[in-house]
Amino acid sequence: MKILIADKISGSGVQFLRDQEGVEVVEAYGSSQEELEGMVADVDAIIVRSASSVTKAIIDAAPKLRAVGRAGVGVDNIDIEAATDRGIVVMNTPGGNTIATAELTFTHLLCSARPIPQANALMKAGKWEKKAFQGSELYKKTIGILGLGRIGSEVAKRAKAFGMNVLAYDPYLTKARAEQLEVNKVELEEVFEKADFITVHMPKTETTKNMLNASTFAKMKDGIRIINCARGGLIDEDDLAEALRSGKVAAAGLDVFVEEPLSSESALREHDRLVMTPHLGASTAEAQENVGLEVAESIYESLMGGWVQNAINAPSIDPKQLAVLRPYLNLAFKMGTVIQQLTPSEINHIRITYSGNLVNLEVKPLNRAFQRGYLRKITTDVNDVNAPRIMDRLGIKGEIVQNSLERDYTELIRIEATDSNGKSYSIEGTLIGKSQNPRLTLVNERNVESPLDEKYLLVLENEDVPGIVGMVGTVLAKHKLNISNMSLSRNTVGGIALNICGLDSEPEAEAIAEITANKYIKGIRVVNLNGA
Ligand SMILES: NC(=O)c1ccc[n+]([C@@H]2O[C@H](COP(=O)([O-])OP(=O)(O)OC[C@H]3O[C@@H](n4cnc5c(N)ncnc54)[C@H](O)[C@@H]3O)[C@@H](O)[C@H]2O)c1
Ligand SMILES: O=C(O)[C@H](O)COP(=O)(O)O
Repeated sequence: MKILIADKISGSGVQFLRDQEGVEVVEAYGSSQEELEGMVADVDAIIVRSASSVTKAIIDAAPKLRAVGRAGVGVDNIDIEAATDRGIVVMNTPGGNTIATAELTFTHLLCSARPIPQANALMKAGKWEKKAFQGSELYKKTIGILGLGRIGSEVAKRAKAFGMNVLAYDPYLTKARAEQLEVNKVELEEVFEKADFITVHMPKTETTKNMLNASTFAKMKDGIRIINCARGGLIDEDDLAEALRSGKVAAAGLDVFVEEPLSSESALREHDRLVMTPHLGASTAEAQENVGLEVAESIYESLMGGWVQNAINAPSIDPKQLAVLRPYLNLAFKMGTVIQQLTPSEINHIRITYSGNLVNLEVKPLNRAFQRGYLRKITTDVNDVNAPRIMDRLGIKGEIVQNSLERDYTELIRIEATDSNGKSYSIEGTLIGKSQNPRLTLVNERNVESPLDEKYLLVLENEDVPGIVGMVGTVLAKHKLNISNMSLSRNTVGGIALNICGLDSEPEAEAIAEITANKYIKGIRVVNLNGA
């Protein structure tokens, strides 16, 4: 396995990877994007911080790529769309640099109130300026925090320790969490109106891009102080420069920029009351130790087929959850493969209903397992990452229902697939016994008892007349096909019956033709469960 580390991570992270058998590590710090593109032809994983980008061009140049790890939080330098399409898992290490970034934010906040960098510069220049550097206290001032996630919450705690009044704007912040953090959850306009300091801690999205700009500065108090240690582009840089010039913004602190590294020509460099750091939020020994080791471990684990911690484009299942879910994942996967092989190719809607005990489980991973099973005979290279994409691309709409109604089984998965003519097909399955063996319990509204750990299932629909079982048994025996299990079912005497035979080997075309030739046979399908 070859792992390319494009941006420098902690030595212990690199060493961890080097210590793993069969892992080749390539450190390519400081390489240009073009150089990286030329290095990825045979890599299985790439690790980055924020300096290098994992673009579509890089992904396209890396046919073996299976995982991308971000030693840090922001993944805006990774083309998640392109990775997801290819089934490449993208993971980050949230949390490892939270304190470091919250502390840097507070450093900027203090520097915006007390011009320490500017005073220091004059001291170094041999001067003793006192009058020019009168500051302002944080105590009893109002701070508006936009984005109350990991970092925003830590900033809030520190602001409260400084005796500040904290206003929080975050549309996704629950009332309970705001109460727990002892912050006032308010609307954005109230932050603009009342804050003396504003600090941003959101991801950069279509909604948050340029959230602070000339028109929002106009709504703020004169002399507002602004901090951005989140992402360049949350604040319009030209508008900030203008607001600093006019004095509307008394001081600002920026750790992040629209273009990084910041151009040496940037007009931002001209402002005395703007303190800038070169994206240092996560740059503490402690944070780098945390994220470097964590990303190395996660990447290795994922390449070894283990639990993917903090996957951005796939559900993460922790080992405890996985132990509980494993038999259900197997059942969902097998049901996916069964329904796909029992239905026509043009399916445009699939409803999955989880009943009984399954109502209390996290079913997202089960959906993915079902989709993987469904797609395994339609497309290659399907995995938990790209399965939903491929279903979308096939035009198959999904619907998930969790239903606590009492059923005959303590847990049941029901699949209903509808084809382009509006015809529906259904199967149900459950786990049986202590060993939790997967079993099909219903096919097209007929009860069956068919184990899903067979190699092949021969699924027959026939008129309910005597002699069918004998005929099928004779033909199969003639072709040396061993029956491992047989389930017979009918809803009405003399109606259409269902006959499912578990087979140890694949029935050849001749055997199928012989069975089909019987006038009472109305439908025949072979379900290949091998590898499922
Ligand atoms: N400067 C650095 O070196 C550095 C280090 C770590 C993280 N970061 C950046 O800091 C930011 C926050 O990181 P985090 O770990 O706290 O992330 P997080 O996901 O824990 O928090 C982000 C918060 O933003 C909120 N949010 C989303 N959309 C919003 C909107 N429209 N308005 C207001 N709030 C919104 C979310 O609800 C969430 O609570 C990210 O942009 C991350 O990339 C920078
Ligand atoms: O999103 C992050 O984790 C920070 O922006 C840190 O970026 P860095 O790892 O390049 O310092």
